[in-house]
Amino acid sequence: MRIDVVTIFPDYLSALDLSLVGKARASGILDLRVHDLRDWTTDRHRTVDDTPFGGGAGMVMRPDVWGRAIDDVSGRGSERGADQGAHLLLPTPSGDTFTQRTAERLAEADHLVVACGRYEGIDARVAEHYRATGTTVSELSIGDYVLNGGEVAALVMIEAVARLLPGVVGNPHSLVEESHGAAGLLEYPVYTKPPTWAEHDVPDVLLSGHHARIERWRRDEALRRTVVRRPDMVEALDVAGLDAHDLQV
Ligand SMILES: Nc1c(O)cccc1[N+](=O)[O-]
Repeated sequence: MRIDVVTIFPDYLSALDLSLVGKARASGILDLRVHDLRDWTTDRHRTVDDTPFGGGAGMVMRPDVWGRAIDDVSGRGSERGADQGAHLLLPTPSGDTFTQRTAERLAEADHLVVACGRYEGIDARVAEHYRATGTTVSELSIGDYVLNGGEVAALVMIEAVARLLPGVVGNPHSLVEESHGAAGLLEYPVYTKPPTWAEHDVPDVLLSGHHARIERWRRDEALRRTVVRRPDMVEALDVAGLDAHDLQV
């Protein structure tokens, strides 16, 4: 997979040089490129924004600068023809909610272009133009709070997507059991040594060596947590996959 990120703060994305995403880049599983939007400006002040039509506070990011940047990184307008396969992601508080299901869908793409807005946002014609000319455009929100720009959201989305790529996470089975994973539940509580800490003991079943009982306990705890903390997730559960014991939780 190739991911191009365009931002006025490229250093913000340096965290993607670390850990699993960094290793995926080094191994070639992920071709991640970070670009400075100002490289597509044409004036000596390298201007990327202007005042909003209709008035109001703040500044809006110019469509012409973004257009040149997105065309370049997505291969549109080049000799090799438009890379219609590039999926344009626009992190925005007004977007559709980014979830694990969104990450799974995006992990199937060959090429993502992430446009990180700042100020009051990117001129709305950018999304409109690329939708109208055959590019898949997703305006996505990581949550209902105010950030200073799209870079933090880009980090979240890219990590959530990259870790789903084959070969990135050591034990693919863990992708099933983790919160919001394929099981559709929150993760069960985890414990390690020492067996007693600050007068708190590890649940006996986890020390029993009885794998069927351990598995059942973990599933019960995952279900219990989900029912208590995220009743909204319970509604989406495949209840057909639950047995009478599960429903006693
Ligand atoms: N919430 C927010 C924002 O305030 C600015 C850019 C992106 C997001 N978001 O993706 O959630």
